[in-house]
Amino acid sequence: MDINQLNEHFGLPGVLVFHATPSGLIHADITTPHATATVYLQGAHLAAWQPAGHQPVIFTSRKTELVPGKAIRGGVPIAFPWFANRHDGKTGPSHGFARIQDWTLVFAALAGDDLHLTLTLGPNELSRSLGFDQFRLAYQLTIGRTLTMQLTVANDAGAPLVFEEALHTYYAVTDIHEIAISGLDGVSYLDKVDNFNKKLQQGDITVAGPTDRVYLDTTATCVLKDHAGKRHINVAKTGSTTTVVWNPWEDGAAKLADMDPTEWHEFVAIETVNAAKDTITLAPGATHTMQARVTVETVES
Ligand SMILES: O=P(O)(O)OC[C@H]1O[C@@H](O)[C@H](O)[C@@H](O)[C@@H]1O
Repeated sequence: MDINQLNEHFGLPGVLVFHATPSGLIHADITTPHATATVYLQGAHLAAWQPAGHQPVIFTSRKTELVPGKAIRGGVPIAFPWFANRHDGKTGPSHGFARIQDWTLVFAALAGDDLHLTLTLGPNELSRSLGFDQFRLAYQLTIGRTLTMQLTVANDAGAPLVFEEALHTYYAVTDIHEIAISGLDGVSYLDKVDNFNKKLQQGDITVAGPTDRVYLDTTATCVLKDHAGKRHINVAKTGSTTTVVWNPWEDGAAKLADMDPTEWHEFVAIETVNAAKDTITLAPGATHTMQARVTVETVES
């Protein structure tokens, strides 16, 4: 559907309006009674969410290139069917193909004060060229005072579907030096900045250098204590047993052409994932659902 058709079929005056970037990327601009948000059809990519009375919760880089076929830097990229680099000996784009494909909007409605959107992705030329031709994805977003992101994978093949997945959420923070993340105390992680060595988390996570950690076997809710504890962002999840925490720090950010050199101060990624030893093997005809649920609270001192 083009923009006119999207606005005609799904538009809700004052609540859901579709626009396009000069390069042709279509995005839904959303205003509910309790939040604003932006969702691009490419990648089903949530690029902004701000509940009323709060600062923006989702970070998107000022330098992201909004062009077809290029992953948006920030927001919530959906990684599928692999996380980070492909590791079956074949080549393919970082974090898979789902985040650089156009998804189809199939449902939009205001239910109470929340906007519900459903986008779908099936096999296409790119996915087939990478060996994935019998799957379907459905992404259900509920946008309001709470943000719910739910990804369902269906295996239409006669053989098992092996995949990794992530809701690679970039959270906006006041300053990376002032954050702490609780919920992963006692959880083992692979330290990607130390040759994937397996380590044990002790206490809260603070970020004081390049951080790229794959926490395994955890279904825990994480609390991102932002602005020296004045704001809490709660990230609860189901259907996910991996949590990734990532910040590239100064040197890593300098290597990212689509990130301003100072922006690494302004976000931390807490990702709802199934990867590494938590990779999913889905039986023929089966489905798998992973959900992240985000709430924000201001903490009185
Ligand atoms: O630059 P990309 O492909 O968006 O990936 C960003 C980062 O995503 C994180 O989830 C990975 O753990 C990192 O290793 C990776 O660098």
